[in-house]
Amino acid sequence: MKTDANNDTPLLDVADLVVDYRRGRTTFRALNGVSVTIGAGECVGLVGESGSGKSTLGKAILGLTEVTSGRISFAGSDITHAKGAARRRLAADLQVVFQDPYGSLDPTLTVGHILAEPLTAAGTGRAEARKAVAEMLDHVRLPADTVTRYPSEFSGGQRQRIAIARALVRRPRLIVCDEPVSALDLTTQAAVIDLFIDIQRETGVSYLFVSHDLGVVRRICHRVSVMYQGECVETGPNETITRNPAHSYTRRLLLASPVADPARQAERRRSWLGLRTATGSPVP
Ligand SMILES: Nc1ncnc2c1ncn2[C@@H]1O[C@H](COP(=O)(O)OP(=O)(O)OP(=O)(O)O)[C@@H](O)[C@H]1O
Repeated sequence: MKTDANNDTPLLDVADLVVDYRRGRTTFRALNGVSVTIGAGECVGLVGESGSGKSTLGKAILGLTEVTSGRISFAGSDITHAKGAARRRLAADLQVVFQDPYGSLDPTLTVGHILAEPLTAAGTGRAEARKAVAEMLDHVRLPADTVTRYPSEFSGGQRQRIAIARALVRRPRLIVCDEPVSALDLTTQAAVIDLFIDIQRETGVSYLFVSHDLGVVRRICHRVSVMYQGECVETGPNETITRNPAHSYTRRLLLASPVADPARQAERRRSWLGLRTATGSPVP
C-alpha cells in the first residue's frame, strides 16, 4: 500500500469507529467498529447497499457527524473530535465532493467567486486566487470564461467538474467523494470518472470514493472496502474484491451490479437469485 511520503503512517487511518445516531429515545448504531486506511495517492472505494453506513463514515471523517468511539487519524494526527479552528485548518488538506451537482453550488454566485472563496477565506490574495482558479478550471477541462458564469448555466456533469475544482483549489491531500457520479447519466459518469483518474495522476491526491456501484469503483479504486449493516465485511485490492470476493455479501453485490451485455446480465441475475435462494436472506 502507498503510504504518507515520509513514513509508514497512512494518510488516513480510521480505527474501530463507532457512530450512534439518536432516534427519539433510542440510539441506532450506524457504524459498528469500522477500520479503513488510505495511503498517499491511493483511491479506496467504499461500497455497500443503501443504509450500510458509507455516507456516515464519510461524514465522520469530515467532522459532520459525532463519533461515539474509535479514532480517526489524518497524517498521524488525531482528528476524531476536531472542531472549530482545528477543523477549519484541516480544510486545506481534507475536502469533499457530494453527490448532488445541483444542490452543492450556491446559485447566486459566479463560478469564479465559488472557486476563489476557499482561497480568499484562507488569506490568499485576489490575484493569486484568480490564477489558481484559472489553473483549476484547466485541470477539470472547463473553459476559462466559466469564471463569469453562474452554476445554473451548466449541465450536471459540468457542475460536478466545478464542484471537483472547488474541492481541489486548496490542493488537498484527501478528497471524500460521496457518490460523486450517481446523479449523472452513464456517458457523463464515464467522463467524470476519467477526470477523477487524471487528477489523481496529475496531483497525487487520495480519494475515499463512496459508491453503491461496484462497476464504478472497479474503474477508479486501488482497494475496496465493502460495507454491510454498519460493518466493513471485506477489504482488499480492487482486482480481488471485484473478481474473487471472499464474502457472500460482496458476491451478491457484484452479481447485482449491471453489465453492458444483456445476455450476461440475465445470466448474472439468474445466478444472483439462485445464490439468494441457496444462502437464505440474512447475509452472514
Ligand atoms: N442523522 C441521522 N439520524 C438517524 N439515523 C441516520 C442519520 N443519518 C443516517 N442514519 C441512518 O444510518 C444508517 C446509515 O446511513 P448512511 O447514510 O450512512 O448509509 P449509506 O450506505 O450512505 O446509504 P445511501 O447509499 O442510501 O446514502 C441508515 O440506516 C440511516 O437511516
